[in-house]
Amino acid sequence: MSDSEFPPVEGGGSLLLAWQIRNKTVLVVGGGNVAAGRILGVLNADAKVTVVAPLSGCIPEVKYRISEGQVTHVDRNFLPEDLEGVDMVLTAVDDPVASTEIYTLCKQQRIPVNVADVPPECDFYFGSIHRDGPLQIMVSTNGNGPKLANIIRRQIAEKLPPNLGNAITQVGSLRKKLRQIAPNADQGPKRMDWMSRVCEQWSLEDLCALNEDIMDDLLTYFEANEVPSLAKLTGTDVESLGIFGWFGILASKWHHLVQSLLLSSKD
Ligand SMILES: C[C@@]1(CC(=O)O)C2=NC(=C\c3[nH]c(c(CCC(=O)O)c3CC(=O)O)Cc3[nH]c(c(CC(=O)O)c3CCC(=O)O)/C=C3\N/C(=C\2)[C@@H](CCC(=O)O)[C@]3(C)CC(=O)O)/[C@H]1CCC(=O)O
Ligand SMILES: NC(=O)c1ccc[n+]([C@@H]2O[C@H](COP(=O)([O-])OP(=O)(O)OC[C@H]3O[C@@H](n4cnc5c(N)ncnc54)[C@H](O)[C@@H]3O)[C@@H](O)[C@H]2O)c1
Repeated sequence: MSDSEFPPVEGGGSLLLAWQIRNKTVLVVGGGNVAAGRILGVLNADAKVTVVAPLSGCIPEVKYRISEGQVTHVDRNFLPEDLEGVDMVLTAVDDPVASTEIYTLCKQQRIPVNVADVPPECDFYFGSIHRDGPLQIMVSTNGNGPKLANIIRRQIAEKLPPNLGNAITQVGSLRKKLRQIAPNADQGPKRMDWMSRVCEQWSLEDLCALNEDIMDDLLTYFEANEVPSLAKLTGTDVESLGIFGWFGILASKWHHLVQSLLLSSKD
């Protein structure tokens, strides 16, 4: 067996995962700028967030989240009892002694912890994140250059189509509907193959155009294992248009033209 058959192991990276922290309890220690970023990050993942920090030291964004009830607030410095029932700890305090104490307690209690800007006291690092609806892209430089991670993330985001998040939402609905019409485990391979072909054959713009009616039409082709184009489904496919179809399109364009001429002559 040749060793070039398999991907080589490239150690020294991190395991990038999409952590399902929904409804789990996250403790954020600190109320400054860095804490505010951490709080938003975990709120975006639907976690239950407790912030421990003196209110007097909290920046307006953190005060706002407290006043809106988006987080539970404990108005004092950290105490060891704050770790009770907590699933994840994020500290962002300007006190290295307190940070190390919190880190040590978390290790004893096997709670995953990130101490902002102290890599040896992190079970996981934060990364630079692009968000568009269900799409999240994280850039990590594995501690080498956090500012560079920010720059790379923005360069990637600039190149993405503006409606990508929307296309992904539509694909999510289509997959749900497909599972409803083909729920059995033995239909899995056919379901996955058909879904992959829809994603490959339809452009992102096509996927954005999906609505309930078009999805229902599209799903009727699943049984025969076919993937029609959007144009075919909506009746604007040139090849599938008979003479009457062409006439319909011309008549509608003519109607629009006349209407816009009439409107512009009123101005
Ligand atoms: C990505 C981002 C996510 C976030 O924090 O949300 C993040 N840091 C961000 C910004 C940032 N941090 C720093 C600067 C100043 C410029 C510079 O140094 O580059 C800037 C730039 C700025 O503020 O614009 C200083 C800094 N950071 C760390 C150290 C300690 C050290 O290196 O030893 C020092 C030096 C302290 C010193 O020199 O004294 C350590 C970490 N920072 C990480 C994440 C983890 C590694 C991520 C990675 O490598 O990819 C890691 C290991 C642990 C962690 O904190 O999780 C966020 C950008 C988000 C965005 O805007 O998109
Ligand atoms: N990643 C970055 O961009 C970046 C930038 C600057 C600083 N930092 C580092 O991140 C950490 C936090 O930065 P910041 O700018 O948010 O700090 P900050 O000074 O604005 O805020 C610190 C917060 O921690 C609270 N605090 C202090 N001791 C506490 C304790 N024992 N218990 C609970 N709360 C306590 C303070 O009341 C305050 O709300 C620092 O270690 C700093 O060196 C990171």
